[in-house]
Amino acid sequence: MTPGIRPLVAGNWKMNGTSASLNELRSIGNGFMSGLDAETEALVCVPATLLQRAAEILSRTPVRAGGEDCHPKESGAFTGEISAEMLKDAGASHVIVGHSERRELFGEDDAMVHAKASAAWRAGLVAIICIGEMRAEREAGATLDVLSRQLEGSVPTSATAANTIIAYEPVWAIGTGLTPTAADVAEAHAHIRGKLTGLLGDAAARMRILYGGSVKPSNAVELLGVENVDGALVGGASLKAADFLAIAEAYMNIS
Ligand SMILES: O=C[C@H](O)COP(=O)(O)O
Repeated sequence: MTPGIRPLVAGNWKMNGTSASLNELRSIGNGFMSGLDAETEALVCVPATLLQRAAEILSRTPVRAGGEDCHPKESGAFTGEISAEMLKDAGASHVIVGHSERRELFGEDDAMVHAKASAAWRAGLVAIICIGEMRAEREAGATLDVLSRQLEGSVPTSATAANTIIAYEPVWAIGTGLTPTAADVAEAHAHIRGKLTGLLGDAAARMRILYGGSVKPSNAVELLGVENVDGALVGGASLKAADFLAIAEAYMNIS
C-alpha cells in the first residue's frame, strides 16, 4: 500500500464469460455494496460482448466496468477491432492496454501500447498500462531493466495519477499459481515508482501501481500489503465472485 492512495482491485476476465457469467458480476457488485467499498475501489474488465450489460448491472453498485483492450484509432476500417470511444459508449470507465498476452501473442510493442494509452485518454477512459518481465528475463537478472524500458516506451509523458494506472505483472506468474516473493514485489514496485518519478515528476507519487499474477484469496494479504502495491489486477480469481470479494477483503486485514 501507499499512504494516501486508495487501493483498486481490478478483475480481468480475458476471453471468458457469457451471459450466464453476469450472475457472478451481480454478486461482485452486491458484495461491494455491503461495505467493502469503504476499503477499496473495484473494477471488472470484461469481454466487449458483455460490457454494456456489465456496466448496466454494476451501475447500481460501487464497482465499475472496463474494457480489456482498445484500438488506437477512434473509428475506421479495422475489422474486428474496438475503439476506446466504443468502450466508453458501452459504459467502460477504464481499459487495460499492453497486457502481456497482447504483447506476447499479438505482437504489440511499447509504441503500440503508448498509442493505446493515448487513445484511452482521448475517449475519457483511465488507461491501465501493463508491464512485466518474462521468465528468461528474470532469470537473466534483467527484470528492472525490462520494467524501465517498458515504462519509457509505453507511458506517455502526459500521464497523471487520474488518467493512468500501472499494472506490474511478471509474465511467468500469470495463470501459473507462481508468485514472486514479497521482497521481489517490493523491489519491482519501488523501482517502478522511482522510474515513474523520473518520467512524470510529481504525478508519479499518487499513481496507482497494481500487482498482477496469480493473486488469490490465500496470498492477497501478503501481496497487497507490500509497500507501493496499490491494488491488484486479478485474472482467474476474478471469474468467481467469492474469490474476487475475498481478495478485496484482504484490505481489512492489512494495517
Ligand atoms: O490481468 C490479469 C493477469 O494476467 C493475472 O492473471 P491471473 O490472476 O489469472 O494470474
